Amino acid sequence: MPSVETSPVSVQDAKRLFSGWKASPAIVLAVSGGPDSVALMWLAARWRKTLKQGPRLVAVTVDHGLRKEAAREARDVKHLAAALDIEHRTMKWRGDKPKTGLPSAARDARYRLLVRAAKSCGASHILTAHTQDDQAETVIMRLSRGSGIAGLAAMARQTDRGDVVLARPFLDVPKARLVATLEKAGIAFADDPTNHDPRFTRPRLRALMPALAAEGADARGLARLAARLARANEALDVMTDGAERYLASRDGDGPNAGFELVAFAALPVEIRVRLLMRAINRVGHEGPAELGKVEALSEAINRIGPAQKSGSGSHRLKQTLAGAVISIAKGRIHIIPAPPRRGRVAGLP
Ligand SMILES: Nc1ncnc2c1ncn2[C@@H]1O[C@H](COP(=O)(O)OP(=O)(O)OP(=O)(O)O)[C@@H](O)[C@H]1O
Repeated sequence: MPSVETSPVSVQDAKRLFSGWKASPAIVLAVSGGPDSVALMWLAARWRKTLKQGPRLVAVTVDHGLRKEAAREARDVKHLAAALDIEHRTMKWRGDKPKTGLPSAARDARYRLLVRAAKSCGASHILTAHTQDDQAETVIMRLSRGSGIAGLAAMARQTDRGDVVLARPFLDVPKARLVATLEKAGIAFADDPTNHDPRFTRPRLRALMPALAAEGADARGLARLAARLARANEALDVMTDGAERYLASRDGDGPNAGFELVAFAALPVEIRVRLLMRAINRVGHEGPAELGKVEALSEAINRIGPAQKSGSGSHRLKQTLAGAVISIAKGRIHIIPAPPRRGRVAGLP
């Protein structure tokens, strides 16, 4: 039977978790008012007090303007921040809200506002309180969407956001430990009802987690899988860099859109798919290409390869994907920007 660690986070644990930010000028703590991020603020404040010199801590709460309790929750965070002796800012998401895709639009707006707050106070990093449980849910969510290795690697420990780095120090910490930390300290926290709202995918998948854990697929194991896949993904990316350089060196005359077909076809399938994905995303203007579509394209190219070598069959291929045109001619795969679609030109209906 899997067991979840439930001990509060100790001073020593916190010292280790935050050690990377000792020399930062300032860090932003993203605090929604829920248990995980209130624990982040409390633990960071306690850690900061143990240092003679250390970063300025600025807690930031984003009010998405979607729930009437949000303003009060932001005020509660402000009061707690004041009691802990750290600065606090509330950032509001203004303007029209979309009817569909609201969670992802709210997330985009939240990160935009957090980055703005970080820049305005000279912070090098934004810390969020994503936990091991969040990481496990992300793995299951990506699995259900048919993601590849990069997607199943789930959330990165650090992500560059322009001049600011988004960091997730609690990815190995079970949520139960953060809740235990607050209970021990006697700190109150908010419960966001959208976290349990079955209209959204994440809460529906969250409800499945106890059953998966009972079968042995607990948060710890799923988060470990994500870490292993992140490692594999990093290695594959480095190999793709090498393959890109190798193909460019065969072209000789500097950067060239596309690849020599025979050299490309000799590479492992995973690397071919990644090369195509990169090239399409570089020139395409319709957002990142879908993995399944790039895999299908890779297979179509693969079928043409042997036909071209033997001189038999038709080796014509021309298709548009994510705003890029991919074609094969004279032994090369060409990948160029697609002309704008009719009706999508700026100013046209
Ligand atoms: N409104 C917000 N303002 C500031 N930071 C936020 C906000 N919402 C989320 N975050 C940050 O992103 C992390 C993950 O967000 P998510 O929505 O998964 O968490 P949550 O349900 O709000 O959990 P909690 O508040 O307990 O951390 C939070 O831990 C927090 O660091």
